Amino acid sequence: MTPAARIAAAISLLDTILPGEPAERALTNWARGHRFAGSKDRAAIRDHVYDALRCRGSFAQLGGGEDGRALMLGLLRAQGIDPQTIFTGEGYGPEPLSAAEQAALEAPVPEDLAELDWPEWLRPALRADLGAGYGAISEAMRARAPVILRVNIARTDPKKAAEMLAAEGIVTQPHPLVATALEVIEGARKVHRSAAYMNGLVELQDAASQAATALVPLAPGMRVLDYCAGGGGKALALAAACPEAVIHAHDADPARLRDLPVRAARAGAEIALCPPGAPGTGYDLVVVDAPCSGSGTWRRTPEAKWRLDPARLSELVALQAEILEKAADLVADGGVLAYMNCSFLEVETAAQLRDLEARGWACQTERRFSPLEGADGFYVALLHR
Ligand SMILES: C[S@@+](CC[C@H](N)C(=O)[O-])C[C@H]1O[C@@H](n2cnc3c(N)ncnc32)[C@H](O)[C@@H]1O
Repeated sequence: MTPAARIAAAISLLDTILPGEPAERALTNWARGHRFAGSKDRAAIRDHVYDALRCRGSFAQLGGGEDGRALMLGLLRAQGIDPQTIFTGEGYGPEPLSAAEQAALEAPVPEDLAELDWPEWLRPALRADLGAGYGAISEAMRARAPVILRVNIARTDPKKAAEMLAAEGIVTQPHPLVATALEVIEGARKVHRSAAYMNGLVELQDAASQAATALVPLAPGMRVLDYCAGGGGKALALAAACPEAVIHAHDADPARLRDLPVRAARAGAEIALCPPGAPGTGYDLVVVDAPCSGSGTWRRTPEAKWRLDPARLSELVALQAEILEKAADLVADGGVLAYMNCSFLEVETAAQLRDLEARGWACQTERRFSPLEGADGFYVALLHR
């Protein structure tokens, strides 16, 4: 496909995604209906679609509208490509520019482009909560997220894992944030079929999640509960860091735990699953990786950024408080409660500690991660009583 035909495909996809069709489903259906498109075409179209969702606000401004065509005009303008060279109507490319589109492309470029890529209602909170980092983090959140692997240090070490990956054409480099993390520089699409992945020597996990988990105190024999375990990312990282700890995984939604036994078997980890609502008690460590806005991971899930609204955020904040209240009671005397999530927002992170502090918990370690460190936005606090 020509570059213009790829842009035309992205336009038609965006025109189904923007009114509500999930991007992944739209892309899969598109690939099924366009068998002639090769893997490079599909990857390029996918990148256009995700770039447009990530930068929807600024591309709309640059392209003079909200639909797929305007967003692609905005993308080309942001990339310094003359839209006239793509919007020719030839070779399956998009139709030539209208006079109104031409005029929109001549409008001056606004100064605050990065800010436009946050939902408008959230900008004041993000400005306040990110403080001095607001501008740089806003800018960083417009780019694609890196692909990061966690080396399963119970089974191998980062150097050997990197060599094994390299032998299969997957080039990595150590991540500065945490020793277990490798950033994939080349060959990311091969990871799932690589021997290192299939044999449980590496897992996909962002560096901030790894670094946050690395802060959690662990020792052989400790009883540990991952209270909101979901797919098990944190439980698996804990098991890798200390295979002699006794790790339990719980989730209110048992369907979310479905993949965990397979992932644990692949990693050679032992993780006991608790029935929903029956997590047990008396743990030395309870990890609460709470459901949240996901604002720190919106580079990876840009649709979620535009779907969140104030009502949903309030629901999440209430749910986090309820979960923390329950989880705190599961910690044994002298134990640790680790609260974490992938939000930038104070209301979902540090502000959630106030009720616990009123109940005698003290925060001894608190750390925020951001894309300025090559990671997702993430928060962790360790509390003792
Ligand atoms: C951020 S996700 C967890 C991700 C997971 N820890 C990982 O690293 O892959 C939050 C999880 O909390 C679960 N959850 C939601 N409400 C809950 C509740 N009241 N009690 C326990 N878990 C809950 C959700 O089902 C979801 O799987």
